[in-house]
Amino acid sequence: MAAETDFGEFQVLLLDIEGTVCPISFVKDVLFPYALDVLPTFLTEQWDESSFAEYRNAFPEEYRNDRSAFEAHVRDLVARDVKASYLKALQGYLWKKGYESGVLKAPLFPDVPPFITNAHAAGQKIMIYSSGSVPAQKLFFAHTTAQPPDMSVLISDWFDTVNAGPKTDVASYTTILSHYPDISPARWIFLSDNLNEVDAARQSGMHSVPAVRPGNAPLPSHHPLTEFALSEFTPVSVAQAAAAIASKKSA
Ligand SMILES: CSCCC(=O)C(=O)COP(=O)(O)O
Ligand SMILES: [Mg+2]
Repeated sequence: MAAETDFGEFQVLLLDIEGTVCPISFVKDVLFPYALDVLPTFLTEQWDESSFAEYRNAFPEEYRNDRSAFEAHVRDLVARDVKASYLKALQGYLWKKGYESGVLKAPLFPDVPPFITNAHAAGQKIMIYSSGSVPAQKLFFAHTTAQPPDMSVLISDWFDTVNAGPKTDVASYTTILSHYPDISPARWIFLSDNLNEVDAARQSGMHSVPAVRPGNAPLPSHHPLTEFALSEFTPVSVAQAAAAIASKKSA
């Protein structure tokens, strides 16, 4: 039996955010509405400011020069949960004050802070891969409900749809791996609630284990990895699930 702090063969723990380290409801019912609530004020105060130009100019041309069309487009993308990079960059900017003022705090599942802390202490690298922009990821982990709240200091790298690509593309995981040519893909493990992301990561050579958390939709019963889904992360549960998936593959 592996010791409680034994992360087995893994050198890198790559973590998804929504539905994996925090409830989906925090993103859908708190973060997204917060950004929409403050959007009109930002548009009134900053539309012509240089601080807003990088977000505004990343939008498609038809929305860039028309405030009402811009706002309507943001609301439509959020309603459809479209993971467009330009929307994610804007959301990160809109959330900043909320986190810094203490209005927003990222509610990590209770097993997540000890999991990250132990992995870091054991010498593993913790990295994040989320559709949320890298600045938004950094705000999220710097302002958590954990004690101490700033977990960002334990995270060694950050990936999003800009620097890696869409999370269901195998090429995105290959891109992430290419940043660390000295670490074999077999020493990486990706944890995510999205089975399409899990499948893509596995095709890149990484290990990957699905997460099923309170508030997530049940995973489809026909998927071969659903039976290995974890509802809680410990070094042992993650290492055992990865080993079970690997042995199933070679059976
Ligand atoms: C940085 S927290 C916001 C996450 C977000 O915007 C999102 O769309 C969730 O996507 P994930 O890839 O973390 O499931
Ligand atoms: Mg997710």
